[in-house]
Amino acid sequence: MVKIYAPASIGNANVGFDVLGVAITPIDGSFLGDFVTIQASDKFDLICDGFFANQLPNLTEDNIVYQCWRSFCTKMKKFIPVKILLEKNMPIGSGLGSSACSIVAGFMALNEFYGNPLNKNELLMLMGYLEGKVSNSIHYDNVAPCFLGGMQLILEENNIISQKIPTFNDWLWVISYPGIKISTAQARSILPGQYCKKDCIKHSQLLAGFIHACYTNQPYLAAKLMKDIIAEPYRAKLLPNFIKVQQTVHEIGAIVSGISGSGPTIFTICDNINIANQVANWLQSNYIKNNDGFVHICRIDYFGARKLG
Ligand SMILES: Nc1ncnc2c1ncn2[C@@H]1O[C@H](COP(=O)(O)OP(=O)(O)O)[C@@H](O)[C@H]1O
Ligand SMILES: N[C@@H](CCOP(=O)(O)O)C(=O)O
Repeated sequence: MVKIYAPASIGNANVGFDVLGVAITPIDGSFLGDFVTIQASDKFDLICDGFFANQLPNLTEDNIVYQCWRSFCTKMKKFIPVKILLEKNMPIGSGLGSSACSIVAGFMALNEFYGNPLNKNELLMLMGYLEGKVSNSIHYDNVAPCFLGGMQLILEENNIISQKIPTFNDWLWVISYPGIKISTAQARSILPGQYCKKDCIKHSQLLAGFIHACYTNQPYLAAKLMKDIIAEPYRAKLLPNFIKVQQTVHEIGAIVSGISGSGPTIFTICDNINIANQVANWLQSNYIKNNDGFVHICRIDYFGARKLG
């Protein structure tokens, strides 16, 4: 039996659309991610449990974890009968890398169960390909941090898909999922196909500056540069009262705020626990729309997906 946990992630991290992503974990020690357990069996079976299992497709064949299994069997050129249990704890269409959690946990559990025939790069490529199938275009900024942990810069060069970037351990990442859905594919379809030269120059300045600030340990410069001029201007309208929420969390004392992935989750960064608690309490009272919504004070998950059993 193999049990894998794969953590939530914040794609883009404001300043790196499709090329920067960070894995997160609640500071209270609770899990925020999906679990996949695999056992030997004489036939294939997929059982789904967890708070958000009711959001999964009805057909097994439409479940990403089934598609992980099919892809893995194809790669191994072998039918591998297993019983898979998916604990779906991440809301779908949340902006917290829900599909990535299932994909990473699924592939990692299968690979571990079958004696680790694939290396990390081979696994990550399969993960990115499947993520691309559900969001209509390959992007690694959820699967890479979810799988490898930390903040990952997506390179896709020299057979390197991503590498870890130094970050600031005292940053607290307060995330708030309101309880409504935004499809990643839909949120990608509303983005312009082209950007003007001025925006391209500004974006490269922000991203390069942010990476520089991370490597030279300048947290307040990094925070100032964490601006999204690629997706937020077009996606803000999809999130309830986003501008007002952003203004308020900064008045409380947050140093960064933005859309987590393609939303509707909002993330804010605070540099002390008192401000983080005030921001979390305000978001709990003002951004949550129903019982599916939640707020967590998180830090970066430096481990990424891991074997629990
Ligand atoms: N195990 C799964 N976890 C998440 N999404 C799944 C899973 N199986 C199938 N899906 C489908 O994949 C798509 C993921 O949508 P997406 O907007 O990318 O979610 P998220 O942004 O939360 O990853 C949805 O259509 C969902 O129904
Ligand atoms: N770079 C992607 C990130 C999508 O993250 P998700 O958690 O919403 O799936 C994008 O912005 O489309």
